[in-house]
This record gives sequence, C-alpha cells and structure tokens, in this order.
Amino acid sequence: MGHTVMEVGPHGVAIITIVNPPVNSLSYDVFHSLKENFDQAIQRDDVKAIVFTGAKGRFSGGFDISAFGGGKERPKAGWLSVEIITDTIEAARKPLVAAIDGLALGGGLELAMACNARLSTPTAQLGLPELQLGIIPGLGGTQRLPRLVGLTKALEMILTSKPVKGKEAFSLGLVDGLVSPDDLVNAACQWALDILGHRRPWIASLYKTDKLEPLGEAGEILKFARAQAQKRAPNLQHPLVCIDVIEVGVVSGPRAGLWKEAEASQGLGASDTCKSLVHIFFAQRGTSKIPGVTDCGLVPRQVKNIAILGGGLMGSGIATALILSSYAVILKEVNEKFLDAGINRIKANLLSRVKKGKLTQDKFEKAISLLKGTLDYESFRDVDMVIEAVIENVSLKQHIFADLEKYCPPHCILASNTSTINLNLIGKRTKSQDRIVGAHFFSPAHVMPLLEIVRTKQTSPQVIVDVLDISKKIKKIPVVVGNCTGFAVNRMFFPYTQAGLLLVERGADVYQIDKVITKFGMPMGPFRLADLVGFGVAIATGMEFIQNFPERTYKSMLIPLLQEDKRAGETTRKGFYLYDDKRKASPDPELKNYIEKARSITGVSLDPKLVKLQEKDILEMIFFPVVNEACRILDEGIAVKAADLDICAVMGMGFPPYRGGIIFWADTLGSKYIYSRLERWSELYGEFFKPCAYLAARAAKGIPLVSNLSSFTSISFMQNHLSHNSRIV
Ligand SMILES: C[C@H](O)CC(=O)SCCNC(=O)CCNC(=O)[C@H](O)C(C)(C)COP(=O)(O)OP(=O)(O)OC[C@H]1O[C@@H](n2cnc3c(N)ncnc32)[C@H](O)[C@@H]1OP(=O)(O)O
Repeated sequence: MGHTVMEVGPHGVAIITIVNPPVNSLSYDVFHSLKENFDQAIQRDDVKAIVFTGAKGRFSGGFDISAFGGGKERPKAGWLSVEIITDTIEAARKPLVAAIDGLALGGGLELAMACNARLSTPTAQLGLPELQLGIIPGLGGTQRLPRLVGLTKALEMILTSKPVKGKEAFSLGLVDGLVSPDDLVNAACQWALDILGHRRPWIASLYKTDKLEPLGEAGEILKFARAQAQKRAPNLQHPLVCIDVIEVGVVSGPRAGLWKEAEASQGLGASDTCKSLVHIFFAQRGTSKIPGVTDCGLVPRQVKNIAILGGGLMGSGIATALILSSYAVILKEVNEKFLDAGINRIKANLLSRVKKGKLTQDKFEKAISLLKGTLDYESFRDVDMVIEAVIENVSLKQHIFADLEKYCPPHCILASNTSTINLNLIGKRTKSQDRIVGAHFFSPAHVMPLLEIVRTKQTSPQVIVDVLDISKKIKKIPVVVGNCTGFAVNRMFFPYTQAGLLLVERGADVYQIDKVITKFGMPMGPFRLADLVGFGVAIATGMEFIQNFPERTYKSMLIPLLQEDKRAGETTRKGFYLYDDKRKASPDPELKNYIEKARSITGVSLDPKLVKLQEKDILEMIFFPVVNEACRILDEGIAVKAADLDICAVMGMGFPPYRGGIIFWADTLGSKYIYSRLERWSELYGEFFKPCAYLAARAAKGIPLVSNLSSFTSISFMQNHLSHNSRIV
C-alpha cells in the first residue's frame, strides 16, 4: 500500500518520503499518509522546516492513474488542489522544499510546485503530461506552472505533455538549484533552513506574477495556443478546456483559476476520452506480459551482434534503430551497388536526426561505427540474431533460412521481417523451428513505434523473451502475436481497404470516404493510404489474402486496372489522387472512368443507398469489417488479449488513441449493434460482411467483445441460478 514516511533529523528538518513503487504514484492512500505526516510536522515543535522527496530515486510519477474513472467514489472538487495542496501545504508556516530525483510528473510536479523551493538532479524529468490521459493538470498545475516559467513555455509543456530535464527546468526557473543525487536531500534541508533564516526567499508560486506576460500579450498567446490545439487535434476538447482554465487564472487571479481547474477536472476525469486514453496507457504496458512466456522466470540472453539481410527501406530502417541503441550490425546485400545504397540510406536516416537536432555529431559517429557491410555469410558465425528483410518472396526466404541455418551459430535467433507470409513456410527447409520468429517492423522502422513479434507453435519462449528485451532496448512497443497470413496488424488493415473498394464500386465517393475516415481521427483514409503504400504492395498482399481467406476477400479490379495504366500510387504521382511536386494530393476527375470499368468487370451495379451514404454509415461500413477481423484474430488465439489488438490498431494502423483502440471502441457501440449491422450488409452485399462466430456469440449474449465467453457464461449462469432460486424462496 502506498504511504509516506517521515524522519526528523538533528537539524530539525522533517523529511517526508513518498513510498509507492515502482514510480511513487500519488494514490489516495499516499495523500492521506502525506497529510497525516505533514500535519504532525507542522505541529511538532522540534520541526522547523519540511522536505518532500521520493523513495529510490524517483520523486513521483504523478497521480495514481489506476484510480481514474473506475467508478470509485471521488472526493469533492477542490479537496486536494485547494484544501490540501494550497490551503494546507502551500499556506504552511514552516518552509517547504521539494528534493526531486528521477521524475516529477503530473501531480508529482504539482506537489513540488506548491513548495517554497525545488532542487533537482540535472537529469530528473519534470512535466505535466496529463493531457495525454484526456485530463488537465488538476492539482494546481494550470496555475502554478505559468507563474513559474511564463505562459508560453507552460502552454508548450502542458499541451505537448513533454517533460523537461532538470537542467532545462533550472534555466526556466522551474527549479531553484541543481544538485547531484547523493547530495540532494541534504541540500534541500539546508535550503529549507536558509529560507527559515531569511537567507533565501520564501516564495509561494501561486502568487508569483513576475513571469506572467501582461494581459494583452497573454491574450494573444492564448489565442495562438487555441488555434494550434484545434489544428493538432480537432476531435479533442480537453486541450481547449485546459487553455480556458489557464486563462481564468491569468485574467481573474489564481484562486479563481484553481476552482475552475477543479471543476473542469471533475468532468474530464469521467469523459470517454479519458477512459480511452487510460485504457491505452495500461494496454501499452500490458503487451509485454505474456502468460506462459514472461511469467516463467526466463532471463533474456545477451544479444550483441545482429545481422540484417537486405538494405532496402525496411532493412536500413531496422539497422538504423539497432545501431542507435548500440547494437553492432552487419548489413548483408547481394552486390556492392545494393550494399552501398543500403549503407547510404542508413546514413541518411541518421543525418536527418542530426539536422533536426535529435542526434549529436558524436552519437552519429558512434552509431555509424557499429555498422559493417558484407556480401557473404562468413561474418555470420558470430551473430546472435539475424533479421531477414528481403522482398516478400516465399522461395527466396526459404532459401535464405536454409543458408542461415548452415552459417549462424546454434544459439542465433532467426527472425523474418515478413509482413504477411506464414513463418512455417519460411522455415520449411530448416530444422530450426524453435528459433524462428517474426520481427515485423513498420515503415519507417526507425520511427514507427510498433514491433509485431510473431511466434509459431514451435518458437521457444526464450526466443520471445530475448526479442522482447531487444524491443525494449530499441524503444519499440512489442505485441506478441501468433503465426498466420498477415498476422494481426495487416489482417485488420486488409478489410479497411477492401470495404472502401466495395463501397466505391457500388457508387460511394472515394474522396468522401477518405474525408469521413480522417475526420474520425485516422491519419489517412483507405484510398490515400493505398496510394502511399503503392499498388505493387497492395496487389501482392491482396494475393496472399485471396489465397488464404477466399470466402471473405472482396475481389475488386480497381487497383489492378489503375496499376495497368501506370498509376501505381504516390511514387508514380498518380493513384486514387494526383500528386504535385510537393506530394500534395488532389482529387482526380478521371478516376471515375476506372471505377466504371472495375464495376463492369465485377458485375455490380450502382446502389442508390450507397451513393448517398451518411457519414455514420461510411464509418461503420469501413470499420465494422475491421472489428469483425479483429474478433477472428482473437478467436483464433493469434492475439493474446483484446487490449493487444487495441495497441496494434493505435500504433500500427494509426487508429485514434483517444477512441481506445479497435475493440475498446467497438465495445462502446455494443456487440449486438455491430453484429446486426454486419448481418444486414452481408445479406445485401455478400460474404465480405458476414459476422464471425466470435462476434455472433457475444452479440447473442449482449456482452462486450473484450469478454471471455466461458467466464461470462459461468457468471451469467450463476446470476440466473441465483435469481431463479431467490424467486423460488
Ligand atoms: C491530478 C493530476 O494532475 C493528475 C496526474 O498526475 S495524472 C498522472 C500524470 N503522470 C503521468 O502521466 C506519468 C505516467 N507514467 C509514465 O509516463 C511512465 O510510467 C514513467 C515515465 C513514470 C515511468 O516509465 P518507465 O520507467 O518506462 O516505467 P513504466 O513501465 O511506464 O511504468 C512502470 C509501472 O508503473 C505504472 N505507472 C506508471 N505511472 C503510473 C501512475 N501515474 N499511476 C499508476 N501507475 C503508474 C505502470 O503502469 C507500470 O506498471 P506495471 O509495471 O504493472 O506495468
């Protein structure tokens, strides 16, 4: 249980330490204990001053997120922020200093800002990341941060949710001094005594005004921030609410601002956006917990040297990610020309970071020194892992894996970056099935956060644990999935484009569909995305799906027809859209000719209902087939849990995180509703829409898609049983 401990030293300073591993989050238990210790420190005559700190080198990761939106009883508005933080802590008659190491985030930083001074280590992270959870800083952060660092910087920190390091916090005036971790608490005690002795100022951040811009200027800054917030996330309300709250403080004074903050926080904490984002927070951390793998006491083996086969877009991106995280990489290509091109791509990836100020020249040199090129397998004798990233050709991959088995040491992990091909096929000509695994990166691999780790029935848990560890080191979010065509992400993505094609052939408008889907929050609609990916890839993937899931693949000729006419997407400057020199997309009036031709080949006719589809219908007809496929993936055990698919959707497909991911979103609409819509469309438009057994079973019981049918059956059985018995009684 979270708590605080208090220790009073000979110098008369009470050190109150927050103890709630792993990040010292501020649960209600912690607050109650903190208040108790604080009151005692105030009452005790031997205590002259107080220092707040956190156990094990972490001040606090903020309010306990698991306490959000759980339907638990919440205290009245303002209890914590006004009564405790402001009128008890900040108003105390004894000096207070925060000693910050590790992190002071959200409520953690807000508590620190209510102290009379803050000392931090140079590397500590300080920030108010509440907006990324769908709420606003709720313990006075909207009022104190602008008063400590000025409005512009405070808005930047709050609206981007990005923390600053101790060093920057010092230059901003957010902290008053930088100290090494070993001296931190002692220095904070001395600082508190210095305040008491009038050698340092006694400051209450809430009433500071020197950093606040004059009213007129502040108004302009707030106006600009509103426009930016609206542009960045037009579907989100809480950033605008946050700006309103900050404005009240600037215009009507900090206490009015505090009350406005308290009132707004109550509403936002119960919003769907908050529930969705909190779900994503925990789902993201839950992907690396895999029953039967990560709970067996296996320790990741040390992987130092990694070889990559293929220096194309994917291979070079993967190599970039690896050398940036200090792995030694051997890049193998088939000839000098391709090898040079691959190495140059990696250099270009790194240099673009240098240009953006994200990588120092020193780190660039270090990273590039870890890369070696080769044209043969000689140097593969020492590698711990190989990642094959050649073109999607089954026999080529089979050949490569047979070679790898010959040249690599027996402990070496054999990974493929295939995005669709069944791993059993790839490893068919080897006897190394237990060390074959999929490492499906998303393009560009050094930027995109997701890593789909694909296991076959034979892949050993040790190999999964090793790849999970690498994924953590290269800062990717791993999702472990089972082996099948398209795995989780591409299987879900496929019906997204397919549904679009089906609708368009029956009369819906390409550009309207894309518009509705982007308005929902996707970065691109299905047609703009197909242009970006390129029709070569779209057709190759389509063939895989036709072969493996023929009953539910919609066989449209539209993309092949466009491709035949050398309109292969963005790279050819023509696809569903036309592209100018700056790659800006615009609609093409000629597209309708291709659609008519495709329609005549498929033999479908215009459907007046689909010609005039409403936004809601477009959205559902595109996304419900995706939900349906997600249900099949769950049913087949390809995904370990529904939340993993939510992460796949958000990180792999760009599904808006503030809608909680595909299954979470679907459950807000209800399994019954989705089933009935799909069932109806399957009657009208064919098998493509047919709801799967998993969805049907949950719809029949009216239970969420996330629920496990067997446990629900037994619970509802018990409920029925009990109510039946009570009727008898
Ligand atoms: C009223 C206030 O204004 C409202 C608030 O304060 S809202 C909270 C604001 N704070 C945040 O948003 C910080 C959220 N946390 C993080 O960003 C990161 O966890 C971190 C930077 C603190 C640490 O990162 P890292 O070391 O990589 O560890 P990470 O795996 O993320 O977290 C470790 C564990 O702590 C948990 N955790 C982290 N922050 C938490 C929090 N604020 N509340 C509850 N649990 C938290 C994680 O769920 C995880 O649990 P698990 O081990 O069971 O999976």
